[in-house]
Parts: sequence; structure tokens; C-alpha cells
Amino acid sequence: MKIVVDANVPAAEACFGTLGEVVRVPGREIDAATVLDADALVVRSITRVDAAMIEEVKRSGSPLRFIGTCTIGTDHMDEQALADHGIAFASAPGCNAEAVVDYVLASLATLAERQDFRLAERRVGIVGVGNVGGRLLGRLTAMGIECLACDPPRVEAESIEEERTGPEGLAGFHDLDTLIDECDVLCLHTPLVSEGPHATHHLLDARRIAALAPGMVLLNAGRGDCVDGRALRQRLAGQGDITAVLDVWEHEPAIDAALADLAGIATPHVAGYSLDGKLRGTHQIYRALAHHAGLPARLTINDLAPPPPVARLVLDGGLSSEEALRLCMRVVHDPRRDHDSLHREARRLGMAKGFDGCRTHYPLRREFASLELSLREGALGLAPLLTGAGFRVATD
Ligand SMILES: NC(=O)c1ccc[n+]([C@@H]2O[C@H](COP(=O)([O-])OP(=O)(O)OC[C@H]3O[C@@H](n4cnc5c(N)ncnc54)[C@H](O)[C@@H]3O)[C@@H](O)[C@H]2O)c1
Ligand SMILES: O=C(O)[C@H](O)[C@H](O)COP(=O)(O)O
Repeated sequence: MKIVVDANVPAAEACFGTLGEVVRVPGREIDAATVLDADALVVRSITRVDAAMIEEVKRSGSPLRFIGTCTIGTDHMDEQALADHGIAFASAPGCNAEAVVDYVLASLATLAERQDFRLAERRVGIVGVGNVGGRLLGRLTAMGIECLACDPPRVEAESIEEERTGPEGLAGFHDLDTLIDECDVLCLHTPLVSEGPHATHHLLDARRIAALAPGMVLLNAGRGDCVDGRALRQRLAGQGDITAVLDVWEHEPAIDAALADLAGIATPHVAGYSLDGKLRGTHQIYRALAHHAGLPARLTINDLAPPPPVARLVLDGGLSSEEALRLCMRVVHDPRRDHDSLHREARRLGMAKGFDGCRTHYPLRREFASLELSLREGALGLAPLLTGAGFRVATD
């Protein structure tokens, strides 16, 4: 079996090499011609697999029968065209959700320090309460931070279910305009949905961007097209009274440089770029391809991940809860580094090349859960906050 794999998929040889011959191709270069004699294709989000590509592949008589994307998002795939041509499809739901939550918490902790506010006193609105938003809700709530949730498709689906099973799980869900009115921080974790009753293209449109109260933080780690970037740029340039944290952008990789300059934190679509998250994505697609091909998938995720560079940190007393949180987060992940790299590489290479370069050469990053915190007596009071934030805490 010949398997074409995006060059930015880690552990590709270790996993897919047990199933067939692996050929690595940079994601932006993968097209119909690349996969003419391939049996399987493994991509990430930068490869557009649309109807035209699938039709060209099939017209050429290619043996291609399986396409997997090692990502959560699937808006780069035309799933209907794949089904129409009998090509099996798999994605990697939830694979990097923990990494995105780490990114959100570390970004908010950075803004709290920069703007001198206490995160615990902020109310956070979460739009899209799936794998990412749901985990974010869980961690923020465990940290004692008040949250409001918005997920109309889920409410609709669960309401139908509720008629059969009784009311549960719907409390605390509100509409988007309520979150805009009542929250200090708005976090977008929606997929890009182009049509239908719950379309998300420009979900944050000019009207909603104008309605954000001065002082609000808008964070987008879903998809760039969920926010009207032009309207956001105008609001930031004109009034400059809100803060934007942007990891995803319209027109990646040639993103709006002026918007990137105005954002408090601007990162090149790397919120989910922990090694753990990428390896989970590879492993999920490896299992799906093995299943499709009727082959055994013997590797476990534990076979793939190396030990973390910092495994354990001992905390004594003397730090405030905010200081301790920031310190522990930054040992694992600091979004300021990614913000600086994006600006530096964009100046050096131009935006599109700089953006892609930061992603291709992304430094090693692990997840909060890879760090064990050992709390000495004076720091024991920090345990609930640090556990809630996602660290492993030992109190012996
Ligand atoms: N920045 C990154 O690195 C990164 C990493 C992972 C995922 N993502 C993006 O984040 C998205 C969400 O990831 P996930 O794993 O939570 O997906 P998911 O499918 O588990 O959850 C998405 C949630 O959004 C809800 N939703 C859909 N339309 C909505 C609307 N109009 N308003 C409010 N909620 C709506 C869905 O009902 C669902 O509960 C992905 O589709 C992907 O595009 C980005
Ligand atoms: O959808 C996802 O999983 C994320 O957006 C993912 O981090 C995208 O990374 P890429 O596929 O572009 O490398």
C-alpha cells in the first residue's frame, strides 16, 4: 500500500510505515497529481481536498480509497465528494483539544498580567462547546471562573433527546448576544460551517464586533472565517478599546498584517500544536487506516510520545495564586513566544512565508498535563487552582 503523508505529520514513518510505503509531501504541494498511484492519503488542514481534486484523482484511475486528516477541523475536506466516489474518510476529533485549552488559559493569564486584572474576577463566554469548548468550560469552572456557554446546535440536538430522556445538561447555555452583553471574555471555538441554520461564517460580524463592550477580550481559536477580520481591524484601529487574541485568520497564510499588529496576542494557527496533540492526530488516523485496510494497529499512543523536557516542578510557598499559575503555565507553553515568532518571521520573509515557516518549524511543546507539580506545605492551598488548570498535582 502506498501512503502519501503531509510532511508535517509527526511519527508518520513509525505509524504508517507499519502499514505500507510512506511518501512524504509538503501539505501545500499535495494535489491530484501527487496521489495518482497512492492507495491512501494522510493530510493536515492546509491541504484542500475538494470535489475538483477528487474527480481528477478518480478520472485518472487512481487506486486511492482512503483519506485521513490528522486534525479536528474538517472544513478543508469535501466529505460529500469523498462519499460519492467511495473514498473512506477519517478525521481526528478531539486530538489537540487539550492543547487549545492550554493556549487559551496561558493567553488569558498573559493578558491578566499585562492589563493588571484578576482572571478569577472575569466572566468567560464560550462559543462552541464541543471537544475544545467543553474542556475549556470544565477547566475554567474547576478554577473557580464563571462561564456562560453558547452552542445552539447542541442545545437543539439535546432538546430533541431531552424529550425522550428528561432535562439535563442544558442549563447554562445562552445565545451569542447574551454572551456578548454579559461576558468580559469571549472565546470562539466553533468549526467553520458555511451554510445552514447554524452557519458560523462571520458569526462575529460587524454588528456583533461593534457590540463588544470596551475592555472586552475576544479570543478566536476556532477558524479565522468565523470573525469578520476587516470589521475587527477597524474596531481595533479606531477605538482600540478591546483586546483581540487571534490564533486563526481569514486567508491563511497570507493573513491581514495590520490586524496581526493590532492583536494583543497574534499566533500562526498553533493553538493546537502540542506534540501530544499532533501525535494523537497521527495515531487516530493510523488506527483508522489500519482498520480500513484490515491490518492490525499494534502501536499505542504511549509508544510515540517521548518524556517531557520538564517533568516535575516543586513549589514552595511565597507565590500568589496568579504568579504560581503563570509560572507553571510558562514552563510548558508561552503564547508570547509564538506571537513574537510570527511578527519576526513575517518581517523577515513576508507574511505568508513567515506564517507557514513558524508552523513548519514549530518548537517542541507539551501539554500542561505533562508537568507534575509537587506542592510543599506553604503551597498546598494552590492545589485546587492548579489541578483545575490541568496540571498533575502531588501534595506529598
Ligand atoms: N486553533 C487551532 O489550532 C485549532 C485546534 C483544534 C480545533 N480548531 C477548530 O476549533 C473547532 C472546534 O473544535 P472542537 O474539537 O471543539 O469541535 P467539536 O465539533 O467537538 O465542537 C464544535 C462545537 O461547536 C458547536 N457549534 C457549531 N456551530 C455553532 C454556532 N453557530 N454557534 C455556537 N456553537 C456552534 C457545535 O455544536 C459543537 O458543539 C474545530 O472545528 C476547528 O475548526 C482549531
Ligand atoms: O483543526 C485542527 O485540528 C487544528 O486547526 C490544527 O491544529 C490545524 O493544524 P494544521 O493541520 O494546519 O497543521
